[in-house]
Amino acid sequence: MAIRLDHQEPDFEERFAALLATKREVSIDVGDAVAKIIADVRARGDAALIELSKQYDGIDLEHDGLAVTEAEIDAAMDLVDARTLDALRLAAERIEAHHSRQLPRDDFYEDALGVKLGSRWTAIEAVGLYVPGGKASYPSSVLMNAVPARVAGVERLVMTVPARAGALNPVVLAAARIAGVTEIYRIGGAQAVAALAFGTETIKPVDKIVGPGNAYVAAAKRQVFGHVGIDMIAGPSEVLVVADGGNSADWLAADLLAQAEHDEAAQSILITDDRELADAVERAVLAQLTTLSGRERAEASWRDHGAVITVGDLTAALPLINRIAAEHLELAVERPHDLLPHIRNAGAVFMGRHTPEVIGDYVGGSNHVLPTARSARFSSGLSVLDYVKRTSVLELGPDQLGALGPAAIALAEAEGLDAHARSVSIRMNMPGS
Ligand SMILES: NC(=O)c1ccc[n+]([C@@H]2O[C@H](COP(=O)([O-])OP(=O)(O)OC[C@H]3O[C@@H](n4cnc5c(N)ncnc54)[C@H](O)[C@@H]3O)[C@@H](O)[C@H]2O)c1
Ligand SMILES: N[C@H](CO)Cc1c[nH]c[nH+]1
Ligand SMILES: [Zn+2]
Repeated sequence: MAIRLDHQEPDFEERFAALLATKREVSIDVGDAVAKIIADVRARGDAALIELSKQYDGIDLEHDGLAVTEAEIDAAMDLVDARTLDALRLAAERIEAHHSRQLPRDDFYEDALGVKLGSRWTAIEAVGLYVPGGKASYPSSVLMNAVPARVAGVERLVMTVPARAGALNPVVLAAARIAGVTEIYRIGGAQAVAALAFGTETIKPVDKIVGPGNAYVAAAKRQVFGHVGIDMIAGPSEVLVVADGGNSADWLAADLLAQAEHDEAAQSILITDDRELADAVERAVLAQLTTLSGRERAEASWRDHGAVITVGDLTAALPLINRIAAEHLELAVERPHDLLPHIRNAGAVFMGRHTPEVIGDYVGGSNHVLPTARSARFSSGLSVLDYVKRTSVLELGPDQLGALGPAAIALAEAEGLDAHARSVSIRMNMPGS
């Protein structure tokens, strides 16, 4: 049973703070184990990948090979049925259309002094795309990672995905073909992140690692940041459903369980101003749980991280929403647009009763790789901007140097940096340069 909190109870603040704190710990307490795995891959390369993949994924990479071959992808394309391929293509098209709108433009202009300034955007050369595969398999995450990378113009799209007990879902490989992935390695977890960051005999290192994963993957990305770029911390999934009394308890229960079934560490929270609805949703969750193939995971998630919060009215929910900073926020209320301007922290917002978060997982067109563990306070979901970087460009002639040089020299002298001052004065034929 999820915990139940009432905003009007005296102990609310203490219990709410405890709920937020638990979420943070989920992704931090595997840090030591992950550090050991990263050090092992740095020291022993492929040999460590082989050992760790045997230990955690039950796969014999010496037999199966680290790299997935083109022939395997051809075979996978033949295995996937037409309905699924059509759905993948529809999803890819919609993701491409939406993400193409995010492409930033170069900007060059000349200011009043005649100084030319500009911003130039270039794609990152090589990107590692982490596709999760421990408990469920995620063809949709292949598209979410790879399509924006291709839109941005990335040349090497290096995907890693764990092959549980040696098997790779053919739909994952088909998605990789459709999205234009250029290399695939059947490894997962912290060892895959380490291989992408530092390279091994077989895998050339990349410049940035993106993509969602479990707590081990999230911790590994944190630890390699600096050596390579990372997108964000996209760990175990979360949903916050904000609902008024006009909802179907069954619909809301389905939405809460759609996150819970991802992972024991996933989190589903309901906030409502209607106590009867809260009771009905709790009953509906328990009834629907029994029907899920991932029942054990969903049950553990709902029991250990789920929460139902009742508030006096929905305006009282607003500060709570912003403190939770959920990956996904569903506004299942009559007038969602009234609430939206007050939302500061959320990875993605789903408006109204007919926009279940699951549409965003697959075919909405927006990205489902989103910040978790409250990192929506300072980061955004995956976008084309994650695959490009901006370089500034500056151009002066003698007149512009003459106009700006004296102030630059004054500042260099204030900082005690003589060579800086000379670098400017020497071009201005100033005495003493
Ligand atoms: N935030 C997002 O945008 C988003 C999107 C999709 C999925 N997700 C999340 O991704 C996660 C996927 O998790 P998953 O487990 O199915 O797949 P995963 O690929 O992230 O993790 C599997 C790997 O974890 C490693 N691992 C497992 N147990 C370990 C242990 N005890 N010690 C060291 N390493 C260990 C193994 O190497 C294994 O290959 C879920 O939490 C899901 O909620 C998030
Ligand atoms: N809800 C997940 C993001 O947290 C994404 C996903 C992929 N497949 C199904 N769901
Ligand atoms: Zn999902």
